[in-house]
Amino acid sequence: MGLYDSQRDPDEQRRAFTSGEVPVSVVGLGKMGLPLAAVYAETAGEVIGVDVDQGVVDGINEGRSHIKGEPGLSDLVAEQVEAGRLRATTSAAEAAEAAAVHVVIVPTPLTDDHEPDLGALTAAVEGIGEGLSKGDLVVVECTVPPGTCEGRVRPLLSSVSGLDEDEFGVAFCPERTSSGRALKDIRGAYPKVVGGADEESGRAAELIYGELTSNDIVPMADATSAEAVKLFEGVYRDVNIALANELAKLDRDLGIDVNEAIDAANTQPFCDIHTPGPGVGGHCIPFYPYFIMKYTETDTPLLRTAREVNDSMPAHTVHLLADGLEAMGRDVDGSTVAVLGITYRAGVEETRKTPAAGVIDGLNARGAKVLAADPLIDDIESFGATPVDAADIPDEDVDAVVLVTAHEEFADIDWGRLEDALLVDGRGVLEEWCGEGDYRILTIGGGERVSGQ
Ligand SMILES: NC(=O)C1=CN([C@@H]2O[C@H](COP(=O)(O)OP(=O)(O)OC[C@H]3O[C@@H](n4cnc5c(N)ncnc54)[C@H](O)[C@@H]3O)[C@@H](O)[C@H]2O)C=CC1
Ligand SMILES: CC(=O)N[C@@H]1[C@@H](OP(=O)(O)OP(=O)(O)OC[C@H]2O[C@@H](n3ccc(=O)[nH]c3=O)[C@H](O)[C@@H]2O)O[C@H](C(=O)O)[C@@H](O)[C@@H]1O
Repeated sequence: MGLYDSQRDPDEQRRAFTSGEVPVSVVGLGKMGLPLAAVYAETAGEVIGVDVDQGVVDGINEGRSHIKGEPGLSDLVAEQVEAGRLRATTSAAEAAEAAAVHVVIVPTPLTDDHEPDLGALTAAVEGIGEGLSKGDLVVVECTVPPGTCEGRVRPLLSSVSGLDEDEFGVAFCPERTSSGRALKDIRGAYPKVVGGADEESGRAAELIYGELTSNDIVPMADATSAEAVKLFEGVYRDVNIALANELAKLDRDLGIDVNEAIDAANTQPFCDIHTPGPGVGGHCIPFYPYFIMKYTETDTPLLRTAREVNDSMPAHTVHLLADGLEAMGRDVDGSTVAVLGITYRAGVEETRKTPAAGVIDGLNARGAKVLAADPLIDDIESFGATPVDAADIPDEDVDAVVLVTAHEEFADIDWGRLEDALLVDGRGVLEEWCGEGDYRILTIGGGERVSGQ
């Protein structure tokens, strides 16, 4: 039964949706898509997941989750597959034919020249169009440039399906989820923003998410407004991290520990300066500013500058390390440096735009021998470093260690055996991890202060 139908009784629609009479397809079964599909299955009763990766599909059909570090997800996937409420296929057409609600959450990355790459979205939407029926609703959850749903998705669905644009619904309902807490977020950690390409699309989407989330719905005037909300959240974060990073670079000019000053500044509610670090990675925050910059005529110098500041942090981190070694009478050229962390964020198996890449490149360029450890990544060589188990680093006679990503496993390193090494702490955790001892710890923003002594 299609929900895009203002003549139907909403209560009857809700009953149908939550009793398996409105099959849902979820296209894209990755870090966000699989948790989303599992919660849809838990709520709606019949979900067909679609992914281009046969291994992903096979694993799910065997009741297994391929996503690491998501509390509760493995059990929920196993439970929903066992109950026959969730299955997966590589056939977009099969899923589109069966479903009345089609959810898209495929990657929307950037090309090398910072153009939004909507290739996966276009392929997914074409697949849905092949099986779209009158009364169906298409929900886009992956982040897209403003105007995509109304200007690209809806016309494409119409041309592929042969339906008029007012015979089916399109809504943008952004995924406001963080890896590591996906189920909690999807089920209602935050209000759910919903924007319909037309009024009936918005109504139908609100009805669905009213069942999925325990939190409020935030209805927007249209899909483009909802697309903008998601991007505004992301660029707010990128700009504020850039502010923290720019202030961190003033530590020696000011002769202070900038992190201490940021913490103090944030003790009043009008200030929320984020945390300085070795860079901003992932396929979200560093990408979203370009979804605005490339799609608006008006110049956006703040967004552009924030990207430049954040992208300068890997080099700044290497500069700190080289200076620190020099102060110890050592030269980074010919030194052995261990890089801790390849992924962009702790606990998340994602390396797109990771700051670690820039740190490793910078160290190699300065003639260092670079080792690297990451509990989630196997192919460390491709980043230009020699893989090493974190536990073995004290045996490697390293001159320096630089922490880029604070995977909790690194806390178990025998830090007591690294008192002769320079420790560059990109994430402000080493004083706690090292405890008492005679360490040389430099932090980003910490100035000349060499803590741990
Ligand atoms: N990862 C995050 O923290 C968040 C991501 N998002 C949005 O969600 C999107 C997806 O993110 P993730 O799930 O992290 O990506 P991911 O890379 O973990 O998973 C994407 C999945 O989509 C599949 N796929 C690619 N092209 C496809 C196609 N044409 N048809 C079907 N499946 C296809 C891939 O095989 C993969 O399994 C992002 O691009 C972003 O816009 C939104 C909020 C949070
Ligand atoms: C506004 C917001 O908080 N967005 C979240 C963000 O999650 P994401 O997984 O990208 O992680 P993140 O915490 O933003 O970190 C991104 C990058 O920025 C770095 N980072 C983060 C915060 C900070 O104060 N300093 C800093 O250097 C992180 O180390 C990482 O390399 O982006 C997600 C997304 O939109 O994909 C979104 O759903 C999440 O809620």
